[in-house]
Amino acid sequence: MIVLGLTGSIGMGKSTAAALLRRLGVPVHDADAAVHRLQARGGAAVKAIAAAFPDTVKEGRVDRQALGRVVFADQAKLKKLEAILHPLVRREEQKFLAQARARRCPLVALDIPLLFETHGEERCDHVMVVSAPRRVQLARVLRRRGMTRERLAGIEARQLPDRLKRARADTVIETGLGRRHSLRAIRQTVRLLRQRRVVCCGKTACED
Ligand SMILES: CC(C)(COP(=O)(O)OP(=O)(O)OC[C@H]1O[C@@H](n2cnc3c(N)ncnc32)[C@H](O)[C@@H]1O)[C@@H](O)C(=O)NCCC(=O)NCCS
Ligand SMILES: Nc1ncnc2c1ncn2[C@@H]1O[C@H](COP(=O)(O)OP(=O)(O)OP(=O)(O)O)[C@@H](O)[C@H]1O
Repeated sequence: MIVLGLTGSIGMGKSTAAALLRRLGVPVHDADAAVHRLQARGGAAVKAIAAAFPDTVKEGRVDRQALGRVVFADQAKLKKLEAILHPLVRREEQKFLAQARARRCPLVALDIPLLFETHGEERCDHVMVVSAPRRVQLARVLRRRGMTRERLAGIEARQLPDRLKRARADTVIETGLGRRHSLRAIRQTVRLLRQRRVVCCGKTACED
């Protein structure tokens, strides 16, 4: 089974690319969706988050806006939150991979916003990075509710910059040129991976 890692900086189009992968029949594990489930009412992380960050849990669920305001302004607090969440997310990912192996899926994808930051590339055979010009990224992100330049700066300070993600990618998908362009590029990568025409061990592309 080939494991494709999908990542990219904020607003670069990970969710959109993940939806395209699913349309192409590739099962995708979404780390961010796993975090949402863990933080929802009854979620496995709610108790620990309530204990560590008291004012951020309301009516049994995490208030993500409030938690974001706390952790994106303080590196130590973000680390504390990650220490609660990342092992739980990893466990869900392992379950997903085990199920996919049992179903003999030839290709699956892991959508992980912090793939490089958490050394997730070591668990992937091929890494796809979604990327767009800075002005496109800013336009997408700054129109979101509750997003400010300060909040964005706090988030970006904790992520590998886009140019380094691009440099470490096996494939870069440009998302600033329209959906059709991205879909074509993703479809091409999926085809090559399914045909095993791209060597899946780091940077060596060996299309024959
Ligand atoms: C702090 C939380 C509640 C804020 O939620 P909110 O809905 O306001 O923002 P959202 O999740 O959409 O994140 C906004 C941007 O910040 C980035 N981001 C999220 N967590 C982190 C992190 N730990 N380090 C760096 N960037 C992060 C996201 O990739 C995204 O680009 C949430 O981001 C969270 O629980 N983060 C910790 C879990 C985590 O590490 N998730 C990312 C990988 S699975
Ligand atoms: N390939 C694409 N072509 C055109 N527009 C796109 C493309 N991908 C994403 N977009 C647009 O960019 C915005 C952000 O996309 P998306 O939500 O997929 O980003 P993301 O990387 O998942 O964001 P985050 O890092 O915050 O989770 C959306 O408005 C979406 O319509």
